[in-house]
Amino acid sequence: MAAPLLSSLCCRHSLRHCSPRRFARNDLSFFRSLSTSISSEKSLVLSHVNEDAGVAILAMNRPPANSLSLELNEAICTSLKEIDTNPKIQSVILASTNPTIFSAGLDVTELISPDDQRLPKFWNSLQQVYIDLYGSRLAIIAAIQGHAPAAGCMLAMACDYRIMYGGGEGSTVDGRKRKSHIPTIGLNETQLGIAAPPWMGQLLVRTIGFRPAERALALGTLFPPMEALIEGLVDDVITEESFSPSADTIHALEKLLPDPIRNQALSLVMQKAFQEAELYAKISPQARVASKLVTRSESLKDMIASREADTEYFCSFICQDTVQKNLKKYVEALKKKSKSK
Ligand SMILES: CCCCC/C=C\C/C=C\C/C=C/C(=O)SCCNC(=O)CCNC(=O)[C@H](O)C(C)(C)COP(=O)(O)OP(=O)(O)OC[C@H]1O[C@@H](n2cnc3c(N)ncnc32)[C@H](O)[C@@H]1OP(=O)(O)O
Repeated sequence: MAAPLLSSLCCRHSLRHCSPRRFARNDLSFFRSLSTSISSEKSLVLSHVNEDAGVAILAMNRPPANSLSLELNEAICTSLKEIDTNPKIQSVILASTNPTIFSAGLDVTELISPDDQRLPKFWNSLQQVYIDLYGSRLAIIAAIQGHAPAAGCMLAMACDYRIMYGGGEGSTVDGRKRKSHIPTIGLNETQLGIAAPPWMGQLLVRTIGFRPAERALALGTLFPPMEALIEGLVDDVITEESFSPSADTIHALEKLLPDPIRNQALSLVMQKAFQEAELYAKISPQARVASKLVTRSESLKDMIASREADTEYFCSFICQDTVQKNLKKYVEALKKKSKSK
């Protein structure tokens, strides 16, 4: 019943790729391409697989803030596509190499005095990230160790399960002691003088419900971890007191994480994300994907149908004088804050 709908979704590596034929294929080119994608620390994403567990990692790696540029968006899609081709993999952990920032949302410099050829490409690449994550046959677990505002929150909402670091004085994020870090998450676009696009706003509505989403969108609320949990924006909040992993989990994580972020095997969020990813990987893929379709296919179809109009609206909206003025002010304040540290 699901197949015709899936093929109409026209995304390159979406839920439709769960056919038994696909799973049976042994695609060796996958391993070659994956090993190149993890070979350089300069890659915009780092990815790696643990086939025994059926779990992959995709870690955003664009310092300083994993803000989403055209190139990072494309790298996320490419990496997800590579992982998708491996029939042994059922779950992916979406993470960040930065222990205090998951993703700072759109790279705001893409929005200021934009190039009119690049701007629509940029927006298309963001739409594609959403389609590829939300419509993936893979179960995607967001390991949110740090801030996730705006499009950073969208990335997390497009996953299947969200685990957030609870923060707190003296807690460890990546195994080292550090001073208090309390991440926040939410669609804060109105704080920048812009509005979340309809598909992103609707994603919040589907995640936390109509009235809470209406208020959070209007105010541009960024939720600290416990509030995000209460609202249903994240599924789990991890603190030192709440979770102790097994030695097996840490060992399996060490096998999964690529070199530059192997120390994240000590992160409790990553450990919990791995356990959750294993849980999803054990479910029959056909059944799991069919259940995902029940909740996601209609909204994905609608989004894809309005994609071009969404791009046109976004480009003309961003180029308005008042919007440009607001964005410039916002970036100046951001830079000033960063310099004053
Ligand atoms: C119906 C209408 C439809 C029309 C649709 C139109 C428009 C909507 C468009 C899209 C929706 C999505 C929008 C977005 O995603 S906009 C981006 C929103 N993001 C933010 O507001 C976050 C901004 N950043 C921060 O608040 C903080 O950086 C942080 C994430 C909380 C982390 O704080 P921390 O103190 O740890 O770091 P710094 O602030 O010092 O930052 C480090 C470094 O990174 C740079 N930076 C941070 N965020 C961004 C960013 N989003 N883009 C580019 N650069 C960023 C920051 O300037 C610092 O750099 P520096 O060189 O100064 O050190």
